[in-house]
Amino acid sequence: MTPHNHAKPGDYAEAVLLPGDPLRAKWIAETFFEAPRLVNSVRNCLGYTGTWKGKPVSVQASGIGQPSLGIYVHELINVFGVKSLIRVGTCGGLNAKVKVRDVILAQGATTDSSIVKGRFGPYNYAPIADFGLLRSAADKADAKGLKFHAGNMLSSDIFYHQDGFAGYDKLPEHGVIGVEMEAATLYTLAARFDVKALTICTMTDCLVTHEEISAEERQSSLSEMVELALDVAVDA
Ligand SMILES: O=P(O)(O)O[C@H]1O[C@H](CO)[C@@H](O)[C@H]1O
Ligand SMILES: O=c1cc[nH]c(=O)[nH]1
Repeated sequence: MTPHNHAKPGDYAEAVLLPGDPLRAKWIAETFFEAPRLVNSVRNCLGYTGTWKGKPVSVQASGIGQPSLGIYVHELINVFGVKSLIRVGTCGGLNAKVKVRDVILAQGATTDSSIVKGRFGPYNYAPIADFGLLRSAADKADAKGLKFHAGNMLSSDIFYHQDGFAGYDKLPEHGVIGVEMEAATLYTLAARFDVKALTICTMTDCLVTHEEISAEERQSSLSEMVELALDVAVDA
Protein backbone atom coordinates (compact mmCIF):
# COMPACT_ATOMS: atom_id res chain seq x y z
CA MET A 1 0.00 0.00 0.00
CA THR A 2 1.14 3.53 -0.73
CA PRO A 3 -0.45 6.97 -0.10
CA HIS A 4 -1.85 6.78 -3.65
CA ASN A 5 -2.60 3.12 -4.15
CA HIS A 6 -4.24 0.63 -1.80
CA ALA A 7 -3.77 -2.43 -4.03
CA LYS A 8 -2.23 -5.50 -2.44
CA PRO A 9 0.95 -7.27 -3.63
CA GLY A 10 0.09 -9.29 -6.72
CA ASP A 11 -2.96 -7.20 -7.58
CA TYR A 12 -1.38 -5.81 -10.78
CA ALA A 13 -0.39 -7.84 -13.81
CA GLU A 14 3.16 -7.39 -15.10
CA ALA A 15 1.80 -5.32 -18.01
CA VAL A 16 -0.27 -2.18 -17.31
CA LEU A 17 -2.06 0.26 -19.61
CA LEU A 18 -1.89 3.88 -18.46
CA PRO A 19 -4.62 6.31 -19.59
CA GLY A 20 -4.57 9.78 -18.06
CA ASP A 21 -8.31 9.77 -17.41
CA PRO A 22 -9.67 7.57 -14.57
CA LEU A 23 -12.96 7.12 -16.44
CA ARG A 24 -11.01 5.84 -19.46
CA ALA A 25 -9.41 3.28 -17.14
CA LYS A 26 -12.90 2.18 -16.02
CA TRP A 27 -14.14 2.07 -19.62
CA ILE A 28 -11.12 0.00 -20.72
CA ALA A 29 -11.60 -2.50 -17.90
CA GLU A 30 -15.36 -2.80 -18.36
CA THR A 31 -15.27 -2.88 -22.16
CA PHE A 32 -12.23 -4.99 -22.96
CA PHE A 33 -11.18 -7.03 -19.90
CA GLU A 34 -12.54 -10.45 -19.12
CA ALA A 35 -13.44 -10.53 -15.38
CA PRO A 36 -12.29 -6.98 -14.47
CA ARG A 37 -11.51 -6.40 -10.79
CA LEU A 38 -11.06 -2.96 -9.19
CA VAL A 39 -7.65 -2.88 -7.44
CA ASN A 40 -7.26 0.84 -6.68
CA SER A 41 -9.62 3.74 -6.10
CA VAL A 42 -7.55 6.12 -3.97
CA ARG A 43 -8.34 9.70 -5.13
CA ASN A 44 -10.62 8.05 -7.74
CA CYS A 45 -7.48 7.32 -9.77
CA LEU A 46 -8.90 3.97 -10.76
CA GLY A 47 -6.93 0.78 -11.36
CA TYR A 48 -8.24 -2.60 -12.56
CA THR A 49 -6.87 -6.05 -13.32
CA GLY A 50 -8.42 -8.65 -15.61
CA THR A 51 -7.46 -10.64 -18.67
CA TRP A 52 -7.31 -9.91 -22.39
CA LYS A 53 -7.46 -12.93 -24.71
CA GLY A 54 -6.94 -15.04 -21.58
CA LYS A 55 -3.75 -13.30 -20.45
CA PRO A 56 -3.43 -11.09 -17.33
CA VAL A 57 -3.33 -7.34 -17.82
CA SER A 58 -4.05 -4.23 -15.74
CA VAL A 59 -5.03 -0.62 -16.35
CA GLN A 60 -4.19 2.25 -14.00
CA ALA A 61 -5.13 5.89 -14.52
CA SER A 62 -2.09 8.18 -14.30
CA GLY A 63 -3.87 11.54 -13.96
CA ILE A 64 -2.85 14.61 -15.95
CA GLY A 65 0.78 15.65 -16.26
CA GLN A 66 4.21 14.33 -15.42
CA PRO A 67 4.13 14.91 -11.62
CA SER A 68 0.99 12.76 -11.39
CA LEU A 69 2.13 10.04 -13.80
CA GLY A 70 5.52 9.94 -12.06
CA ILE A 71 3.91 8.94 -8.76
CA TYR A 72 1.79 6.10 -10.20
CA VAL A 73 4.57 4.77 -12.41
CA HIS A 74 7.18 4.88 -9.64
CA GLU A 75 4.89 2.88 -7.37
CA LEU A 76 3.72 0.43 -10.04
CA ILE A 77 7.35 -0.44 -10.79
CA ASN A 78 8.91 -0.34 -7.34
CA VAL A 79 6.03 -1.49 -5.11
CA PHE A 80 3.91 -3.64 -7.41
CA GLY A 81 6.57 -5.18 -9.67
CA VAL A 82 5.16 -3.97 -13.00
CA LYS A 83 7.47 -4.68 -15.96
CA SER A 84 5.73 -3.16 -19.01
CA LEU A 85 3.86 0.16 -19.05
CA ILE A 86 1.90 1.34 -22.07
CA ARG A 87 0.36 4.79 -21.98
CA VAL A 88 -2.89 5.05 -23.96
CA GLY A 89 -3.53 8.77 -24.33
CA THR A 90 -4.94 11.55 -26.43
CA CYS A 91 -2.73 14.20 -28.00
CA GLY A 92 -2.81 17.35 -30.06
CA GLY A 93 -1.38 17.36 -33.59
CA LEU A 94 1.62 19.54 -34.48
CA ASN A 95 1.93 18.47 -38.13
CA ALA A 96 -0.85 18.66 -40.73
CA LYS A 97 0.21 15.24 -42.08
CA VAL A 98 -1.16 13.68 -38.89
CA LYS A 99 -4.95 13.53 -39.17
CA VAL A 100 -7.43 13.36 -36.29
CA ARG A 101 -8.03 9.72 -35.26
CA ASP A 102 -4.51 8.78 -36.41
CA VAL A 103 -2.46 6.86 -33.88
CA ILE A 104 0.96 8.15 -32.88
CA LEU A 105 3.58 5.78 -31.48
CA ALA A 106 5.85 8.04 -29.45
CA GLN A 107 9.30 6.85 -30.43
CA GLY A 108 10.84 9.70 -28.45
CA ALA A 109 9.50 12.33 -26.06
CA THR A 110 10.85 15.88 -26.10
CA THR A 111 9.92 17.86 -23.00
CA ASP A 112 9.87 21.22 -21.24
CA SER A 113 9.50 19.47 -17.88
CA SER A 114 11.93 20.22 -15.07
CA ILE A 115 11.27 16.66 -13.81
CA VAL A 116 13.31 15.33 -16.72
CA LYS A 117 15.54 18.33 -17.41
CA GLY A 118 16.52 18.61 -13.75
CA ARG A 119 17.99 15.10 -13.62
CA PHE A 120 20.75 15.39 -16.15
CA GLY A 121 22.82 18.48 -15.37
CA PRO A 122 24.41 19.73 -18.60
CA TYR A 123 22.89 17.02 -20.78
CA ASN A 124 19.75 17.12 -22.91
CA TYR A 125 18.54 13.58 -22.22
CA ALA A 126 16.44 11.95 -24.96
CA PRO A 127 13.61 9.87 -23.42
CA ILE A 128 12.80 6.98 -25.79
CA ALA A 129 10.32 4.13 -26.06
CA ASP A 130 11.32 0.51 -25.49
CA PHE A 131 12.29 -0.72 -28.94
CA GLY A 132 10.64 -4.13 -28.53
CA LEU A 133 7.29 -2.60 -27.56
CA LEU A 134 7.60 -0.03 -30.34
CA ARG A 135 8.34 -2.69 -32.95
CA SER A 136 5.55 -4.89 -31.65
CA ALA A 137 3.06 -2.01 -31.81
CA ALA A 138 4.13 -1.04 -35.34
CA ASP A 139 3.92 -4.64 -36.59
CA LYS A 140 0.52 -5.20 -34.97
CA ALA A 141 -0.85 -1.89 -36.26
CA ASP A 142 0.27 -2.83 -39.78
CA ALA A 143 -1.38 -6.23 -39.46
CA LYS A 144 -4.65 -4.56 -38.39
CA GLY A 145 -4.44 -1.97 -41.19
CA LEU A 146 -4.38 0.77 -38.55
CA LYS A 147 -2.86 4.05 -39.74
CA PHE A 148 -0.10 5.23 -37.43
CA HIS A 149 2.87 7.60 -37.25
CA ALA A 150 6.01 6.78 -35.25
CA GLY A 151 7.91 9.86 -34.19
CA ASN A 152 8.86 12.46 -31.65
CA MET A 153 6.16 13.57 -29.18
CA LEU A 154 6.24 16.70 -27.03
CA SER A 155 5.41 15.99 -23.38
CA SER A 156 4.57 19.47 -22.14
CA ASP A 157 3.77 20.73 -18.66
CA ILE A 158 1.52 23.32 -20.30
CA PHE A 159 -1.86 22.55 -21.90
CA TYR A 160 -2.91 26.16 -22.59
CA HIS A 161 0.25 27.59 -24.11
CA GLN A 162 0.11 31.39 -23.83
CA ASP A 163 1.38 31.76 -27.42
CA GLY A 164 -0.79 29.02 -28.92
CA PHE A 165 0.80 27.05 -31.76
CA ALA A 166 3.63 29.62 -32.01
CA GLY A 167 4.64 28.64 -28.48
CA TYR A 168 5.92 25.30 -29.79
CA ASP A 169 8.62 27.33 -31.56
CA LYS A 170 10.95 25.17 -33.70
CA LEU A 171 9.68 21.79 -32.55
CA PRO A 172 7.21 21.07 -35.41
CA GLU A 173 9.88 21.89 -38.01
CA HIS A 174 12.24 19.47 -36.23
CA GLY A 175 9.91 16.50 -36.55
CA VAL A 176 7.84 16.74 -33.34
CA ILE A 177 4.42 15.55 -34.49
CA GLY A 178 2.20 15.65 -31.42
CA VAL A 179 1.79 17.14 -27.95
CA GLU A 180 0.64 15.42 -24.77
CA MET A 181 1.70 15.70 -21.13
CA GLU A 182 3.23 12.46 -19.79
CA ALA A 183 5.43 10.34 -22.09
CA ALA A 184 8.82 11.87 -21.23
CA THR A 185 8.58 11.06 -17.54
CA LEU A 186 7.21 7.58 -18.31
CA TYR A 187 10.22 6.85 -20.52
CA THR A 188 12.72 8.37 -18.08
CA LEU A 189 11.43 6.33 -15.13
CA ALA A 190 11.25 3.15 -17.21
CA ALA A 191 14.91 3.61 -18.18
CA ARG A 192 15.89 4.38 -14.58
CA PHE A 193 14.26 1.20 -13.25
CA ASP A 194 15.02 -1.03 -16.26
CA VAL A 195 11.45 -1.80 -17.34
CA LYS A 196 9.70 -1.37 -20.70
CA ALA A 197 7.52 1.57 -21.70
CA LEU A 198 5.66 2.86 -24.74
CA THR A 199 3.26 5.73 -25.34
CA ILE A 200 0.46 5.33 -27.87
CA CYS A 201 -1.80 8.34 -28.45
CA THR A 202 -4.79 9.04 -30.63
CA MET A 203 -4.61 12.52 -32.14
CA THR A 204 -7.83 14.25 -31.13
CA ASP A 205 -7.28 17.93 -32.03
CA CYS A 206 -4.93 19.34 -34.64
CA LEU A 207 -3.26 22.56 -33.53
CA VAL A 208 -2.30 23.34 -37.15
CA THR A 209 -5.62 22.82 -38.97
CA HIS A 210 -7.92 23.11 -35.90
CA GLU A 211 -9.66 19.90 -36.95
CA GLU A 212 -11.26 18.19 -33.95
CA ILE A 213 -12.76 14.77 -33.33
CA SER A 214 -16.43 14.21 -32.50
CA ALA A 215 -17.40 12.35 -29.34
CA GLU A 216 -18.51 9.35 -31.44
CA GLU A 217 -15.28 9.26 -33.45
CA ARG A 218 -13.25 9.67 -30.27
CA GLN A 219 -14.81 6.54 -28.80
CA SER A 220 -14.27 4.35 -31.86
CA SER A 221 -10.72 5.55 -32.50
CA LEU A 222 -9.79 5.10 -28.83
CA SER A 223 -11.12 1.53 -29.09
CA GLU A 224 -8.68 0.79 -31.93
CA MET A 225 -5.79 2.23 -29.92
CA VAL A 226 -6.74 0.30 -26.77
CA GLU A 227 -7.04 -3.01 -28.62
CA LEU A 228 -3.62 -2.41 -30.16
CA ALA A 229 -2.12 -1.57 -26.75
CA LEU A 230 -3.69 -4.65 -25.15
CA ASP A 231 -2.29 -6.90 -27.89
CA VAL A 232 1.17 -5.39 -27.30
CA ALA A 233 0.84 -5.63 -23.51
CA VAL A 234 -0.01 -9.32 -23.34
CA ASP A 235 2.80 -10.09 -25.80
CA ALA A 236 5.45 -8.05 -23.90
O1 LIG B 1 -6.07 11.75 -22.66
P1 LIG B 1 -4.95 11.71 -21.66
O2 LIG B 1 -4.35 10.35 -21.50
O3 LIG B 1 -5.31 12.31 -20.30
O4 LIG B 1 -3.79 12.63 -22.28
C1 LIG B 1 -3.88 13.99 -22.64
O5 LIG B 1 -5.04 14.64 -22.15
C2 LIG B 1 -4.72 15.45 -21.00
C3 LIG B 1 -4.96 16.90 -21.33
O6 LIG B 1 -6.29 17.12 -21.69
C4 LIG B 1 -3.24 15.17 -20.69
O7 LIG B 1 -3.15 14.14 -19.75
C5 LIG B 1 -2.73 14.78 -22.05
O8 LIG B 1 -1.52 14.06 -22.04
O1 LIG C 1 -2.00 17.46 -24.06
C1 LIG C 1 -2.82 17.56 -24.99
C2 LIG C 1 -3.79 16.57 -25.24
C3 LIG C 1 -4.68 16.74 -26.29
N1 LIG C 1 -4.60 17.86 -27.03
C4 LIG C 1 -3.69 18.81 -26.78
O2 LIG C 1 -3.64 19.83 -27.46
N2 LIG C 1 -2.82 18.64 -25.77
